[in-house]
Amino acid sequence: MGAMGLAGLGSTLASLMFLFAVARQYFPFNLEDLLLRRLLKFTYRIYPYIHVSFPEFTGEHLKRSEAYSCIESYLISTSTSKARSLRAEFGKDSSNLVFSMEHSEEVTDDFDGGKVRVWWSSIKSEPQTPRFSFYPETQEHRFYKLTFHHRHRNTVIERYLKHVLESGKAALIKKRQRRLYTNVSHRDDEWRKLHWSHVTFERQASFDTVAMHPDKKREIIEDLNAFKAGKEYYARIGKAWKRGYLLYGPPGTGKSTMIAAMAKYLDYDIYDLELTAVKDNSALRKLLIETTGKSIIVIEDIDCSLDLSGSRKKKEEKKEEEKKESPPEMPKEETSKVTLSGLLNFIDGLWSACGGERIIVFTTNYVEKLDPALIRRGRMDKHIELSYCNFEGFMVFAKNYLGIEKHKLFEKIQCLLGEVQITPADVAENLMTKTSSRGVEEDANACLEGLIQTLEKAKEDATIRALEKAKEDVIASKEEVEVGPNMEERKSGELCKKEKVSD
Ligand SMILES: Nc1ncnc2c1ncn2[C@@H]1O[C@H](COP(=O)(O)OP(=O)(O)OP(=O)(O)O)[C@@H](O)[C@H]1O
Ligand SMILES: [Mg+2]
Repeated sequence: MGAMGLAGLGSTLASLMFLFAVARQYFPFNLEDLLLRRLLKFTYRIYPYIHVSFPEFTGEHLKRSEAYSCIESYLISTSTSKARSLRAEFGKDSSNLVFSMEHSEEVTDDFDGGKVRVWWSSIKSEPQTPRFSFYPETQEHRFYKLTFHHRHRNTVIERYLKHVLESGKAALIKKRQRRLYTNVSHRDDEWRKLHWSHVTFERQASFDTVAMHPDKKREIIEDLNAFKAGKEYYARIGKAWKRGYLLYGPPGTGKSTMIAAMAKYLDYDIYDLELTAVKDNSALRKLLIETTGKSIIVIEDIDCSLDLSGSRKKKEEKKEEEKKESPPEMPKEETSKVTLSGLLNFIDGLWSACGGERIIVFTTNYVEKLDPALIRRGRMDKHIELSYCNFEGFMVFAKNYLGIEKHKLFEKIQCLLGEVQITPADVAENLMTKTSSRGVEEDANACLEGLIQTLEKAKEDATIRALEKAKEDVIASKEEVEVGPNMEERKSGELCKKEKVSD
């Protein structure tokens, strides 16, 4: 349509609007409605398309719109096969190229078996007046424009957009890299105490590498599966979509390894919360509200980080040596005032308010020291004991570290593991090959023999300790026999004597 045609159309519409305004004053209300519909129908006959735009940044603080990110991710897969002009960039891990639509490019998308056709275009509006700034240019507006025929309005709004957002979100989750967030930093800066900093999480632990009894492992995996698929279930029973795990056991039994495996299995981020670096309950609240869904919030050594009476000391004792070497994270007068009730409040209430799909994990070496209020079911729903290495655990190590599932020395090792307490960390250390010049078989033999030596030594030590203990017990009981009633008698006799003297 030429410029003249557009001008003609404009003046026709203006006349119609005028007629409509006049008619409004003389005709009843339902007629006004009727006229409006007619007018709309008329305009649709001339231009039957509807546009919806999705800006990249929204809100007062110009937050990147989640809808925009989902559409972008959806269009990456759609446009790669359809667009003629594509932009190629390295993905986050720089290992592969990611294609996206070039600006001003348009792609079509068919929905409902081809019954509904829509057009997507990527648009960038340049800044009106170029300005000099050190910061990224905020005046540049990017948005996606969706165009569709007005007769598909309901299908597009009710079903198509839902499909786009859901598929885009799923693709985003699939390609996102897991992150490890922490609230501690070597830099003593106030901002970092109140916010999370993150690194890409690359720890390779998975359930395949966790050494524990297969039945126990299966039970944990099933529990996680039920949690992950439980969105509707939690909504139905009116509970926040969260689950608490308490991992307890001696040092080196795999608590941290288990958390990494859980995160990998669920594809969640980890927030490693160092309570001793949190100033007070409100700082804790702020940090926890900042956590996102699909995450595991970890508080390691909960018994040391949070003194159940409200003050804290043990962790500081434990870390005293480290602190001597590095500058303290917080000035002395500024020790953390996070309380048990502050933490409980969050777990119970606040959490429910800030969205779901979060797991909280506490770890401890001393489960018996914990306040029952902290670990009751409903807060810490599942208690998992990680203990000394058993033969099933050893088999996992043998397979992963040495690549063997049977060996003539296994029987001896099984026997020794039944008699000796050794942590999985020690077993792992023994099964790590120390030289590169030997063959696989020699490696396995050497490692297994080394492990047997360690186990035999541990057995010997345990026997010596048990003997010493028995000796001490005998001496103590002997003293008790000698000291016991005689001493009492002697004491009371002396007292009587004294009383007599004073009389
Ligand atoms: N159950 C296990 N399965 C596989 N590896 C394990 C296991 N337990 C320990 N390890 C190995 O030992 C090392 C130490 O384990 P981890 O840090 O998980 O122990 P922890 O229980 O968290 O100890 P701490 O109480 O001192 O924090 C890990 O790097 C891992 O290689
Ligand atoms: Mg640990």
